[in-house]
Amino acid sequence: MLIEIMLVVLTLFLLLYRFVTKNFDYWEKQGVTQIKGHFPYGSHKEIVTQAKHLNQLIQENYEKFKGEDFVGIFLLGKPVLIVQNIDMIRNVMAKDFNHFVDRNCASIGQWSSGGDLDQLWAQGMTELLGDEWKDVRSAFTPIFTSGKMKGMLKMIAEIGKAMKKNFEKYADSGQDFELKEEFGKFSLDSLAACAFGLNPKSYEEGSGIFVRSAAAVFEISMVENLKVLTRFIPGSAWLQQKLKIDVFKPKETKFFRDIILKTIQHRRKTGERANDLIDLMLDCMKSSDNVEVVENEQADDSKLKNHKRSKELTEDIIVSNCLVFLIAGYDTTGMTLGSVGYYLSKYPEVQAKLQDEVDQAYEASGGSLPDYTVIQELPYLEMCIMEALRKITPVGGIIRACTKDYTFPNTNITVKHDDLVIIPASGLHNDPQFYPNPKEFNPENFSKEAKAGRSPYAFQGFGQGPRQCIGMRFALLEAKVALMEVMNSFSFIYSDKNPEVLQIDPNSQLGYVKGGLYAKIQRR
Ligand code: HEM
Repeated sequence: MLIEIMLVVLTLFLLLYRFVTKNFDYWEKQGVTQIKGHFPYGSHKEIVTQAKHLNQLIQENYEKFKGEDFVGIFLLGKPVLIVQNIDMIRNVMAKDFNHFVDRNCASIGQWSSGGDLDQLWAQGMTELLGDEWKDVRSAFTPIFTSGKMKGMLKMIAEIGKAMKKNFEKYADSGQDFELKEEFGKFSLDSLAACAFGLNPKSYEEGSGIFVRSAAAVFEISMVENLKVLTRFIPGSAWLQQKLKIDVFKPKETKFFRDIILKTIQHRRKTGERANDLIDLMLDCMKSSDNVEVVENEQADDSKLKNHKRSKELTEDIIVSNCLVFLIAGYDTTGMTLGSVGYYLSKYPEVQAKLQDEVDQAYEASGGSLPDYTVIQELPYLEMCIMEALRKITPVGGIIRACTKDYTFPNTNITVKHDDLVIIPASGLHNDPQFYPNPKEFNPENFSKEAKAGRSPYAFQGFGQGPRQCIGMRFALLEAKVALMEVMNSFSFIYSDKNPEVLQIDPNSQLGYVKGGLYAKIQRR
């Protein structure tokens, strides 16, 4: 019996070995420089062991292979092409978007392969594939137009007041504080207010389970990382679906799902409206209109053209997307505000220039927070946010899955249906060809002239093309309100608690700085 068991184990091992290693010459065969794959982790053991963050690896590869248009790697056994040439990046993200519609490959790695809770994530916009994604994206895009954002400004401004009070406490005590932690409270409360009419009151002492659950989603242990990565092993996704195994944060997912469902049911029963994202999504669900051309005020490349909705939206889709908005928007915005705070404390001349712009806007509106249009027209404010996103980029590698075989123009390089492509955001953001002196924090990198002088694809803070961040306008509005409120009353002071050299924390999902970023604050 023992021999039979050993034989089965050996056969399974050999099969796994074959599955993982069979493509290890995939890129070489096409004449692409590749980073050698090793069983079982592929090209980068560090991703599996969490010794290095993906953002850092992508930047290191970009610098090491500068001048190469493409670099091939393997994630476990999966061939992944890093596209470094800026024109080819535009092809993938916009021009030939129809070949790269998805962010996940259909055969493996999908959340939908787990239990019911994983399947909720599968219906979120970040994970959806093909026409299903187009249906949901086109239905929900109108939620983020300026008209709707104007309506949300009031809710965000309310949370801004609580944030200011909290900073007064730090101004009185002169204590250092961790910037992302404090701004994360603002980000979470504004999202919770705008998404489902709740106020988790993160600024109050001993804040509750809502705040803890949101934070827990971003604390990924090595075991959890491995569980997610197993989806890249052929056959594993199928097995997890059969056994209904939820691998991604089941406890927290259930917590948020129940809140959203309760809110939907309450709104339906009472007819109450908060004009938050839940209401706007429920409106979209009722509307049977097909969306022909999606209203989108961003660049032409980002438009999802001529898509007709093929399927009705279900309650599950609303729950999934509320969940996704909360998770996609919480840490990203908190982290970005934290980075801006850090750099303002480090570069007092930039802070003084920003304060001048903000002061003038407050003065013109009689001392109170200016209205939506004025906020949107403050150039230096947006330049500071974009530069902070360039320096500390939450999503350092933007992923696309090939949905239709594609040969890059004027090359013999073909990516096949289901191959993955990475756009090296963290590499592009540190390339002196696009950003002179990239190590410096210099908001002038985002002046009108500087932007006009380089390809828009050199900035990937929110991604690009029809699949770029749908919440960008909302995130920018939140960040602008928070910074205006702080800059109008306080100045950030550099804290000695900051590390001398910033390093990406490999355990942080979004590549935040190891040890955190600190500042003190003083009244002006
Ligand atoms: C500073 C804050 C934020 C940053 C840096 C950020 C960044 C990104 C990036 C890089 C992507 C991938 C884009 C691509 O693949 O081309 C993305 C996608 C997405 N983001 Fe954001 N994001 C932020 C805030 C938000 C907010 C506030 C929301 C929701 C209210 C949101 C919702 C989403 C969704 C749903 C997607 C997937 C879009 C799709 O697949 O169609 N994000 N974000």
